[in-house]
Amino acid sequence: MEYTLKKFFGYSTFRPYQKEIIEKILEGKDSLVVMATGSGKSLCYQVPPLIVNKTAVVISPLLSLMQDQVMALRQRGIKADHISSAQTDSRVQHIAASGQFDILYMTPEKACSISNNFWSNLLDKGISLLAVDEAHCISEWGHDFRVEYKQLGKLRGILPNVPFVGLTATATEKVRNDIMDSLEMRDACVTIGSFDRTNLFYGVKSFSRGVLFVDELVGEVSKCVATAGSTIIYCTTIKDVQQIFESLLKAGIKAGMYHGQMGNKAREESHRSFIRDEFDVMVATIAFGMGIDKPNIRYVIHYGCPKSLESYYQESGRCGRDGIASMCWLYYTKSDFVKADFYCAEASSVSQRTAIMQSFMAAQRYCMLTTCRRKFLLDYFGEKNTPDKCGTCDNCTTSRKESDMSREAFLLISSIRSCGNNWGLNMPIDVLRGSRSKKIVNAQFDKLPLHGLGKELSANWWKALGYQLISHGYLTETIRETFKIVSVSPKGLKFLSSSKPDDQPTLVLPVTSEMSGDEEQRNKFGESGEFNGLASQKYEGLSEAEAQLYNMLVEERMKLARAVGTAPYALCGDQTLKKIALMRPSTKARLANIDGVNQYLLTKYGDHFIQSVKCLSERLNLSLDGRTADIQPTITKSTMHTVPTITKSTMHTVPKPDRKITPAKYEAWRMWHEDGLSFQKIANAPSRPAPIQETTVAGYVIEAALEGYEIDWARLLQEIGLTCEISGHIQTAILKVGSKDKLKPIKDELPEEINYAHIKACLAMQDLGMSLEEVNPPGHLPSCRADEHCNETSEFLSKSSHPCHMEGPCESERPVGNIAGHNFAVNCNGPDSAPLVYDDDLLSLSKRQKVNAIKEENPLAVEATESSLLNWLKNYNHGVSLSDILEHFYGSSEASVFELLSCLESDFMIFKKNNLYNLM
Ligand SMILES: Nc1ncnc2c1ncn2[C@@H]1O[C@H](COP(=O)(O)OP(=O)(O)OP(=O)(O)O)[C@@H](O)[C@H]1O
Repeated sequence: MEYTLKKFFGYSTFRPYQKEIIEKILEGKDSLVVMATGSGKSLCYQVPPLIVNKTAVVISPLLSLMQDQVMALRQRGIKADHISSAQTDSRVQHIAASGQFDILYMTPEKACSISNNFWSNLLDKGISLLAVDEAHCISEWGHDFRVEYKQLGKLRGILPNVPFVGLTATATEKVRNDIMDSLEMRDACVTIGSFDRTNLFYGVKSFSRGVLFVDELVGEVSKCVATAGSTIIYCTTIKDVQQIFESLLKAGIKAGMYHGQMGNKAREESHRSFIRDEFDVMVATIAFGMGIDKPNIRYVIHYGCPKSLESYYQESGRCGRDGIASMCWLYYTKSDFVKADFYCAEASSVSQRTAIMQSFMAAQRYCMLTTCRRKFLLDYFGEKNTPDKCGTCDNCTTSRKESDMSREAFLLISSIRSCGNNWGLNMPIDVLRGSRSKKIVNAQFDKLPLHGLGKELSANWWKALGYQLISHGYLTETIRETFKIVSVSPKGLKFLSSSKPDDQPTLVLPVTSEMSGDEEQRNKFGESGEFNGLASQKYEGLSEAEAQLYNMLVEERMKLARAVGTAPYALCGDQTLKKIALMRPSTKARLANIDGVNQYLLTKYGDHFIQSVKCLSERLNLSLDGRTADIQPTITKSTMHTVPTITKSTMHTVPKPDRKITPAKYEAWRMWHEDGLSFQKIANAPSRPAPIQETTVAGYVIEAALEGYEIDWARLLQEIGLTCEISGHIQTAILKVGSKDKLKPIKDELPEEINYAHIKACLAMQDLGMSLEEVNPPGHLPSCRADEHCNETSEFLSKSSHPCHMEGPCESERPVGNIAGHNFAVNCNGPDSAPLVYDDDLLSLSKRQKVNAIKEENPLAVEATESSLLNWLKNYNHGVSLSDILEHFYGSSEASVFELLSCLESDFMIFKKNNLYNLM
């Protein structure tokens, strides 16, 4: 499975649940997958057909979605196509029936209307699964019910033994059951992941419609475009789409639009241009949304309250799909809230109407919320035990003025109860404000004692309080037939029973902008400086020259994508390019090692990328095979369903080195000083193309300290095991040599176990005017004799007793150590005379015995060839270290073995994990 993942998708690890879901599908089980937007559900149906070599049929609701997926899959070397009314190639259906596609997309209409003959031909060849993407469209209780989806159940009879897989990001329990029933799933394996998109910032503001606001919006979007990346602006009407689109164009922003009144061709064109990075902003109605998988969308704006909370989650889910911190802002006006009837017009049954009203009400509550927005979203989707504050929504990050509103809450709750818990918010508020409308007089509410007691406050003020009381659980909002009803909840009744007309328990609530009437505050953008965060993260972890290289690679990718007629992200993502800019691979093997590089990219465009990297790096004076690519936006936080999701820590910025040290040294210093990793861990970091000596890492950190980088000397001395005795020996040796310009003569005077890191540390401390006692006060200073200290100090000293090269250039510049980036260092006598020294690190005794046994059986020199090496590797399930390989194939030169390993790695025939070479 991992081989397939790397080969076709370029990823080295599965995301949570993916592997388990794939395993169940391969076992032939039906599966229902409910996981967050952008969590990688598609991979669950894309991997099985590649493993069993049988077509997967995928039902997808939108043509544009299918076309995007087919385009991206083809760039991964996967045979994919679609059958729909838009398919112009008449041969596709015939080819599909003969089982030649790995993945075949179909619209639901086509799947239900295509001949039984087609299915029986395809069944003969073998169908690995039938996936129904966006499966919530099956349910009338879903937010996006599609009649065509309802027919899909009949496929069960045609494909009785094919595993059915339903996938969606938005399904309540009711919808989940509906999906399983409709697809006639049997004993389905249900996987429910967390809905939390932790890399997304959520914010809401109310606004007043007008040119002024649109101008501000345009100004804000232009900031995002200039600094961070793509933006989508969702509007609720076509008129809004056109107005904002025109304003963006006037401001010189490259924008496109997408709505239902555009012709098919114009929409397709617009969609294609956006995903191909030809323009930066897409202004659209919700017709544009579901399934869009452009990974680098940094900003999703909703201009108007969305029609449901589910569609808000879907649409905002287009943001930050590469896991990088991104923002979702929603702007609403009160007038948005009266659109319920408009949305309900789509309903064909009472239950559907109720479902639409409920989702719309939830969206309104989301707008008016003063508590954590993420919690509200997660609670809505049924996630349990969600924290009260997420720290990455506007309500958690901005402090609002608060005030004791106990008297007003008492009045409103009492009024709702006195009116019989039978109305929306308007009636009880009108009563409080002293209205004598016909309705009020007829119901005799003007006789209530609280009639007119709240007339000094505006209706909007009371409504804002009403929404707060709903979100704090004092009031409950429900739908009766098609009307919204607000009633007093048990919590509200408890509040009333502990209150008297002139004395209520304190109830402190935030003063919202509706309450303070602070229009200006309401309309202001970017208060929390979110854009600065987005801008700084784009180049996070890159030096200035590397950032330039990254931009040039983005351009190169764009040119390449244009030449082959695809979207740039389909070739490789921005994160992968960033890693290429950091690592600057000089060989295909090194390029293959980078996360996100798949075999198709490597074989088709690998040479092109390597050439570009070499050329551009030279222009920018950057060394090749530089830093390790450790900028992965990965998975850190687990939530209730134990789905770890994507980190939000990407907002932090890595301090840039202000003094000149090589990238390798800076990286070593950063990992040791900032990440707190040991020299051993840094030397063997999995992200490193090849391990390096621990002493080399220690040397880098010491050199960084000499350049003024802050380090914890006590920790360093402890880790390298520099004792008083060792220091004494070194001082004596320096005196004897009479100079400290060269390290080797000093080392020659010292016992074997005193290494270059010890000498470097002593000399650096001298240069910096520090003493051992100062760093480690007496009592804390290791003081054993040099010949005894190995047990007491660290493994480091005993392991690093190999002679190492500390005087030469940095790791990336070493002439021989660079060949295939493997685990050796050159003896101090110089590269010519030097035997290579290998780490025996991960070699277990039993494995070594096995190697020796094989060697004894084969006393003749064994030469490494592609097939002999692959055959030999078959003996070892857990991989073999480089030293083992060289030991076994002693009939071949080291250089030729390196070369061979590089080629096999590039061809994805072997892979390296934890310094061990494994057969794929
Ligand atoms: N194991 C993985 N490692 C890294 N990236 C992955 C992995 N699996 C999927 N991805 C990437 O994550 C992104 C989102 O995946 P995908 O389109 O499958 O999401 P989804 O769950 O279907 O979302 P939605 O419901 O919003 O359509 C894609 O760009 C995909 O390539």
